[in-house]
Amino acid sequence: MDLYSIKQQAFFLNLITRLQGEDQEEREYKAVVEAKQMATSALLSFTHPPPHLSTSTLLGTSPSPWGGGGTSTGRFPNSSSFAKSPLFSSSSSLKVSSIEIRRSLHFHMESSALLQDACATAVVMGGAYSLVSSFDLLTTHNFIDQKLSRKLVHVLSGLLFMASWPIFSTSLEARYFAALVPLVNCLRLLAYGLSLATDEAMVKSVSREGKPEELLRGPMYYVVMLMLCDVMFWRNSPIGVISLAMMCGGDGFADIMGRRYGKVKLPYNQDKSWAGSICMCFSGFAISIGMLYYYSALGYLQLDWGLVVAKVALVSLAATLVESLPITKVVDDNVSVPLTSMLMAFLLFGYRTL
Ligand SMILES: Nc1ccn([C@@H]2O[C@H](COP(=O)(O)OP(=O)(O)OP(=O)(O)O)[C@@H](O)[C@H]2O)c(=O)n1
Ligand SMILES: C/C(=C\CO)CCC[C@H](C)CCC[C@H](C)CCCC(C)C
Repeated sequence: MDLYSIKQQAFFLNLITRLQGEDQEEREYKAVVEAKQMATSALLSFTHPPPHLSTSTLLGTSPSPWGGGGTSTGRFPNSSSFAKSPLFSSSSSLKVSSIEIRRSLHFHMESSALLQDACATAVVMGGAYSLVSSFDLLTTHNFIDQKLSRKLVHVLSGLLFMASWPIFSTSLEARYFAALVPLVNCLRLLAYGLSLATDEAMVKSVSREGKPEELLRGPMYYVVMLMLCDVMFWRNSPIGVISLAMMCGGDGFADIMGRRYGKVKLPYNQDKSWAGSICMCFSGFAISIGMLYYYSALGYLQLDWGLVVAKVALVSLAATLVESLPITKVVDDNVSVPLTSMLMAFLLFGYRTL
């Protein structure tokens, strides 16, 4: 860096320091703000010196904006003295404005949000891959039954995905970065389901009988619902949170508990049991409340808890009723349960509760 630039940078840094060190009582506040904005912006642009700034101005031999001689008297310049300074005179081409500072700060904020979202996407993508691989290992080594493994992947994938949303930035694009994770998994399921590629771990972890084409039904609908709730509702609406809690938690535990304890079948559906449905209702309710509390505690949702419990109970009852119907062969549970929950939550909560 040449001497000119070093001197120039030192001058502006010195100016900012003096302005910041002034006693508040002695300041003419407006002049201070204007001077700091100009000096800070000038510092930001010191590599492109304005044509009118002569070397003498920068080397301090010109009349100081602090009044008196070429050096500061320690007093903050009054606004009239600014008028005399070549640096701050209204005719100066260095009429830097706070808009330039705001632009500079906006650029820095945008680029840091982009970096945060890119890192968050990579972390969650890695988490998804690790989760499926881990359950494949547990199944391969017979630590857990394949059906239980599938249901645990069903329960954990969506809930952990939803729980990861706060690590994304507050930018408007954050939800789309997050949606890349289910999108990539959707494409994986498509490729493996159509046998365009193979991934034994994925097929074994998410299919009932180990057939690749199974990936095109339940698991595919599941990741599509994750994308839908992410993009449509994100973390500032209770609708997406409750819908995913019912699909991942409620429906998942209905299967786990229903297979094990579901001896007494439903009168209108011999494939489903009272134990499974009761478990769905309670686990869906509890997980929904838990996730709503999580987002409320992080400040994303402001909820009237007196009403929330009753509303979530109604959503859970409705989703459980739909899940118990003998319609699985027409509409998969991974579609009927979240859509029912979305509709009920929308009617009871409205779109956003802030
Ligand atoms: N209310 C329920 C739901 C499920 N089950 C038990 O869990 C099994 C699987 O339930 P289901 O929801 O049909 O799971 P799948 O469709 O096989 O799996 P997925 O939803 O992941 O596609 C059922 O056969 C039944 O034994 C039950 O008893 N009562
Ligand atoms: C077996 C499943 C549904 C059938 O009812 C679940 C399928 C899961 C997908 C193959 C993987 C989905 C991963 C999520 C999009 C992201 C999870 C991230 C989290 C941090 C683990």
